Amino acid sequence: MTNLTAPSGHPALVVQDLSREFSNGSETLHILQGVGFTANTGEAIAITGPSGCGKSTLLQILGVLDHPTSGTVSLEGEDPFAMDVTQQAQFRNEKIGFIFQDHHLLPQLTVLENVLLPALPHRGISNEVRERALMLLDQVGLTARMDHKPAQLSGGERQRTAVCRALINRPRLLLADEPTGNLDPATAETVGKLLVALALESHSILLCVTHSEAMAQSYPRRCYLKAGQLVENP
Ligand SMILES: Nc1ncnc2c1ncn2[C@@H]1O[C@H](COP(=O)(O)OP(=O)(O)OP(=O)(O)O)[C@@H](O)[C@H]1O
Repeated sequence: MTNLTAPSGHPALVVQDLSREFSNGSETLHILQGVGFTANTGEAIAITGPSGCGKSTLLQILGVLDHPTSGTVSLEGEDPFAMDVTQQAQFRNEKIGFIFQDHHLLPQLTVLENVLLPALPHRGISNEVRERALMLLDQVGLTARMDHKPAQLSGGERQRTAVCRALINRPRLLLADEPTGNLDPATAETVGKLLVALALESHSILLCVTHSEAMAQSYPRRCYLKAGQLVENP
C-alpha cells in the first residue's frame, strides 16, 4: 500500500480492522467498519469524506483520545489500547502531536511558552528543547512574535504556533483535524504547506483530515472515508 518502509522493514503505523460503534439510546451507530491501512515515517496522508462519516472519530482513536470497539492500532510496535491510562497519557504526550481546527493555545502563555508546553512532562525545558522551539518558530516566521500572547496574533499566526507546539516533541504521529478550516484560502494554503514540510522534516507520519479538495490534492497520498471504510487514492 505504501512505498516507503521504516528501518525495521515494518510500517511504523499499522491499523487493522478498526471499528467504532456508538449507542444512541436504542440505536447503534456503526461509524467505522473495518478501517485498515499502514503508513510509514515521512508519509503525509490527507483524509477526506462526507460530514459525519467518522473522520474525527478515526483521528480521536489514533490519538488515543477514544478507543475502538474492535480492531488494533500499532505505532512502532506499540499497542496503545493494551496500556493502562497512565501509560496511554505518556504515549500520547511523547508519540502524538495534535492540531485542531481551533488553535487551543493557552491565552495566558506567550507564543514560545505555548510551543514549549508539551515538552514539560516529557523531556523538560532543556537548552535543546528551547533551541528546537526557536528553530520551529523561525521556520514558520514567528520569531518576532514569540513573546506575544495568542490574543495579539492573527488566526494564521495562531495556527502556525499550534503547528510548532504539535511538533516540539518530534511526534511519531501528527494528527491534524481541519487545521486550516478557520483560515482564509491564502492563509490556509500557507499554513497547510508549512504543516506538511515541518511534519516531514520531523520524520512524523502526518494524517490530515480536511474538507478542502485543494488541500487534499496537494498531499502525496489521499484516503477517502465513506460508509465506515477507508479507500486509497479515490
Ligand atoms: N460520543 C458519541 N456518541 C454518539 N455518537 C457519536 C459520538 N461521537 C461521534 N458520534 C457520531 O459519529 C458520527 C461521526 O462523527 P465524526 O465527528 O467522526 O464525523 P466527521 O466525519 O469528522 O464529521 P465532520 O466532517 O462533520 O466534522 C456522527 O454521526 C456523530 O454524531
